[in-house]
This record gives sequence, C-alpha cells and structure tokens, in this order.
Amino acid sequence: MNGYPFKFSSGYAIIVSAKSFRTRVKICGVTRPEHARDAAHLGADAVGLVFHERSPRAVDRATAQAVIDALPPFVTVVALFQDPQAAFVRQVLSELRIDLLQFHGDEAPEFCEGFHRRYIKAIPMGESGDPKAWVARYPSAVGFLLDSHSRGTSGGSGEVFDWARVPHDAGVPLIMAGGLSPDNVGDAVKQARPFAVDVSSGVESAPGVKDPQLMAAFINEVSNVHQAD
Ligand SMILES: O=C(O)c1ccccc1NCC(=O)[C@H](O)[C@H](O)COP(=O)(O)O
Repeated sequence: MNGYPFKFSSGYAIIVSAKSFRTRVKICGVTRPEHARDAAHLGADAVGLVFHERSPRAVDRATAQAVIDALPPFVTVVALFQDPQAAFVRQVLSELRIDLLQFHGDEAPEFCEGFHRRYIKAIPMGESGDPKAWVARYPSAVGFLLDSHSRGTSGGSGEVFDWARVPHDAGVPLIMAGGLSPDNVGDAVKQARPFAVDVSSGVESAPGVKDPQLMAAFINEVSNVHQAD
C-alpha cells in the first residue's frame, strides 16, 4: 500500500497520499535533559517519560521537570505508567506539564479516562488476538501503541512482533513500537504505514542512555521512507 489509511468521523475511509503524510516519531524513556533537547532538534515529535519505578528508564519528578524544561515548543510530553496508583498519576499531573498519558499495563478504560487527559493505550502484541478488540474496548483513547510485550510484563524490551498483525483499517492512530532501530524502522514504516513509531532501546547506548547519533539515524530512516515514496 503506497499511502496511509484514514477514516473520517462520518465513517468514510480514504488512503492519504504517502507524499503528504509524515510518520511521527516518539523517543521513549528519556532520562536526561540534553537527550530531550537533542531528540527535539533532530525532529522528534514526542518524548516519553517513564514513571514506572522498576524500569531502568524511570525518572523522578525533579528529573522529569528538567527534561520538560529542555524541550522547545510543539514537542509532546508523554507520561508512561504501568498499572499505577491513581493518586500517583494525579500527583505527576499536578506537578508537571504533561500533554498525553500512556498506559502500558492492565488499566481498565474507566481508570484511563479518570484523569480527564488525552491518553494512548499500549496493546501487548506478545499476546495472540486481534488488536482491533483493544481499540473497541478503549473508545476514549486517542491512539494505540503496539508493543511486543505480553500482558503483565513491561515494554522497552527491544523485541520485535510480527508487523503483518498491524491492522490497516483500525480507524484510529496506531503507533508501532517494539524492537525498532535505525536498521529496521524504514522497513516497518513501509510495511505497516503506522501513524507514528516509538523507540526506546534501539536508540540507546545503555538502558536509559539515549545516543544522539542513533536518534538521528532513526529519524532520518523514517523521513527517507517518505522522500522515496
Ligand atoms: O521502557 C521501559 O522500561 C518500560 C517500562 C515499563 C513499561 C513500558 C516501558 N517502555 C515502553 C516503551 O518505551 C515503548 O513502548 C518502546 O517504544 C518500546 O521499547 P523498545 O522495544 O525498547 O523500543
């Protein structure tokens, strides 16, 4: 398919020309202000802050504030949680300028909606099953992040799932994640034509340490796909 599926609110579906569409890029698990600034100036659309204490990429609120302060305008700040206490999410939201929530665990739709913020829901592609069943279960999500983890396990593993399972007719923005790197992201975008791609370990020199050269290579590979379309 040489284009991107889009469904209007009326239900009318079209393929948007590949030339007029740009796959967005989110760099997840940023732990240092200088890496956030680098990511943004290299062209990242969003950065993810991991608020899951068992993650090697977990940030405390002071570090998160420093990362946010390093960002220029028009870069989305995403706060990632995995089965958090509601009070913790509320505390993060009250202290930090968060644009979007990302729920990576078994959170119910009512829980995700309870903060009255836009949110995306991670779909565990390590499980069999139709991703569109998740889309139907979370009608208030503004997008879905397809990651290679199984239910109950964390993301950021660097593992790849079968891209043939990405639906082309979900009717909502899909964000591909899981084991993407500068070596494979071009193929992933060409094959699945997602709304966005999300990367963590594939642009790191060590867990939690983003590598500016790998981030640059990753973002270049994504834009190269569109220049060749
Ligand atoms: O990154 C983590 O440590 C993490 C912990 C708990 C839940 C989710 C987590 N990461 C999710 C992600 O960073 C993204 O989904 C990512 O793009 C996928 O990671 P990777 O395969 O390393 O690119």
